[in-house]
Amino acid sequence: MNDPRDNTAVPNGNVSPSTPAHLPTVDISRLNGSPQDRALFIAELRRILHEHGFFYLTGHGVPPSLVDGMLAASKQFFALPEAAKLEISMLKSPHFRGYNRAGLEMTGGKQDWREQVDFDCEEAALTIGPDTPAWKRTIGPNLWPSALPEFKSVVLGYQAQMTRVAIDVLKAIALALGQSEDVFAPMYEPMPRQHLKILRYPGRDAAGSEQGVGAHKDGGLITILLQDTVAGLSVQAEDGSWIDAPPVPGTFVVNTGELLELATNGFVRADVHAAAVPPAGVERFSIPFFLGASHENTVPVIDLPPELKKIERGVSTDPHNPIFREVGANHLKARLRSHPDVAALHYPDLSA
Ligand SMILES: O=C(O)CCC(=O)C(=O)O
Ligand SMILES: [Fe+2]
Repeated sequence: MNDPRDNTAVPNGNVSPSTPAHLPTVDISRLNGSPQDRALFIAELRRILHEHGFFYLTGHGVPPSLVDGMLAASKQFFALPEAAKLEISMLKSPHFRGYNRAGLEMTGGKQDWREQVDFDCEEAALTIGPDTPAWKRTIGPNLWPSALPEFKSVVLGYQAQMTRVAIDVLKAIALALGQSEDVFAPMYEPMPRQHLKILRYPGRDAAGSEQGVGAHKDGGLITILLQDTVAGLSVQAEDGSWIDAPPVPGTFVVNTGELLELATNGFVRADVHAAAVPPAGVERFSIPFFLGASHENTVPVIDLPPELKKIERGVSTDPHNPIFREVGANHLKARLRSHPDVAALHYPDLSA
C-alpha cells in the first residue's frame, strides 16, 4: 500500500477559518434499493467524487459495538504507562509498525503533535537478499502490547471490517465511474494493504506544536476515518477554502487517496486535509484506516467514458514528492519520509 502519511508541498498548519459548508453524505445501502434509487445514487456519487473526494458514509453495516470496542481499546492503550507503550516502539520495527510518541512523525517537514500506533496486514517478514526490492523490507508482523492481551483481537477484527467497508466503497466508486464493480480489483488483489492508525491528539496545553497533522493527501486508494467526539479535521475544497468535518455519530468520513486520483487521471479528487490540535485540556481520538493497493502491482489508468474523460483534471506532479505508479516503491518512499528516525535505524542505505 502506498503510505497515507504522504507529505505534500502545500502550506502547513494555519488552517484558515472554516466556511460553514458541509461535506456531503453518501448512504451506500442505496445500492440495494430500487433500480431508480440505485441509478440516482450512482449519479450523485459520481458528482461527489469529482467535486470533493471527501464524504460522510452511512448505511455501511458496521455494528456500533465494534466501533465502540475499538475506541475503548484505543483509549485503554493510550492510558498505559509510557514504558508499556514504548514496548512496541516503531523503532523496533523495520516494517513501520508500532507506537510513536507525539512529535515523531513529520508532515510537510514539521512535527505532527499526536501519539499513534500503526498496524498493517498481519504477516511474516520476508527473507531479504541483496537483489530483493527494498520495499519488501516493509513486510512483517505488527507489534502488540503485552499489557493489553485482548488488544490484538479487537484491532484485527476492526481492521477486517474496515477492509470490507473500503472494498464496498471502491466497488460503488467503480460503478459511479461507469465501470464494472471490480475494475479496481487488479490494483488491490492479491493482498490489499490494510494500514490502520490509532491516534491521540493531546490538548493545546500539552502540545509542542500547532500542527495535529499537517496538510496532506492520503497516499492509498481510500481512507475510512472514525472520529471520537472531538472535532479537528478540516478538508480543503477545490476553490481553496477549508470545510470542517466534525464527527457525526454512526458515520465514517471517507476520502479518496492519491492512488485513486492517479488511476482516474484526476477525475476523482484526493483532497488535501489537516487536523488541528484540540483546545487546552481536551484530547481527541481518531482512527483512520487506509486501504491501499497490493505492493507488487502497478497503478493503471482506467479508461473512463468520454463524458467523464473530458473533465479529468490530470495529475499534478510535485518534484519534491513524486508519486510512483509502482505501488511497493511508492509505499516505501512515503514511509521513509514520514518516519526519519525509523529510516535512519533500519534503512541507513536508503535514508539521507
Ligand atoms: O485525525 C484526523 O482526523 C485525520 C488524520 C489524517 O488525516 C491522517 O492520519 O492521514
Ligand atoms: Fe489523512
